[in-house]
Amino acid sequence: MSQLSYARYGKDNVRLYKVDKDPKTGIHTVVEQTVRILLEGDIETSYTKADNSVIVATDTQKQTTYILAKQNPIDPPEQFAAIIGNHFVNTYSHIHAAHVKIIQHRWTRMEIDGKPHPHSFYRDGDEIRVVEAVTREGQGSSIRSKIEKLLVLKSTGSAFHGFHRDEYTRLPETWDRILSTDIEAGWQWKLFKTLEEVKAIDFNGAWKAARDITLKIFAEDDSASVQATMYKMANNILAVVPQIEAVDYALPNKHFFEIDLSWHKDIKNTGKDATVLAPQSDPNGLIQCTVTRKPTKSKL
Ligand SMILES: O=c1[nH]c(=O)c2[nH]c(=O)[nH]c2[nH]1
Repeated sequence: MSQLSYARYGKDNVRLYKVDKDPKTGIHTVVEQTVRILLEGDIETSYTKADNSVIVATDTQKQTTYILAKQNPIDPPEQFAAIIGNHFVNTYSHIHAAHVKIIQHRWTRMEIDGKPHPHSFYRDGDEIRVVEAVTREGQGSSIRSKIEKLLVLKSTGSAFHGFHRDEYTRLPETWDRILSTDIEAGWQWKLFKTLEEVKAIDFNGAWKAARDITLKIFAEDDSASVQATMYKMANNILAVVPQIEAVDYALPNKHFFEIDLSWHKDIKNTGKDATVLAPQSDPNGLIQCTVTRKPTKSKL
């Protein structure tokens, strides 16, 4: 005999666009998102007994997303994810949890003749802002925010030496190398018991702070390793946003290989003379960490 051990279902890839038009200034602000909703609850019989009466149709979930987007701000995405999650948990007594993922795509305002344009935007890269929210009946919303696909490179200011060596080691030490990575940075918020608690948070300010810190430390740190640099980034974010409980990074180390061109007229292109290099697609290093606050010591 078998049993249903876990189930959730919902609508994925709901594409959403919202424009806010300021009637006074004529300035438009646009947001584009891709939304995923997955519901959990007393839905076993829909799988085991073909009982569709417990199914809030995935089409209903899509229509609800549009209606909630009309009735509420969809930016910041953290708040909109909690609004969606609360709606499903509060509206249907047999739905006990809602997992909502929102990907926010970039639409950056154009500057024309040095002035911000009121209604024209461009996609300035593949970078996305991601939110993963889980709202549970009677508990509140657990929210994780992320930056993904932010591709960066520095042409110096990175070293890697002093690492463990043994008979398997071939990598030479270096005091000056290229550092390039596709930034994936996440931060877990404290548990929000109510939607009001969610609405009190400056999520956009935190996203900007996390992004600014990540880029500033990437650029300015005299990097000893990806590990040491990412730890500094995480520490800094925890220091400036008190409602964040944990920061995590996953950074691929995208390698650039030197090319020895000495076979051709003794061209010097290695070590400090290396200016033409070969970017590698794979394999790549992958360095991950999660940084949390130390528990405060009791004064007793
Ligand atoms: O910053 C680095 N961390 C490593 O763990 C590692 N391993 C490696 O081969 N190169 C690097 N670089």
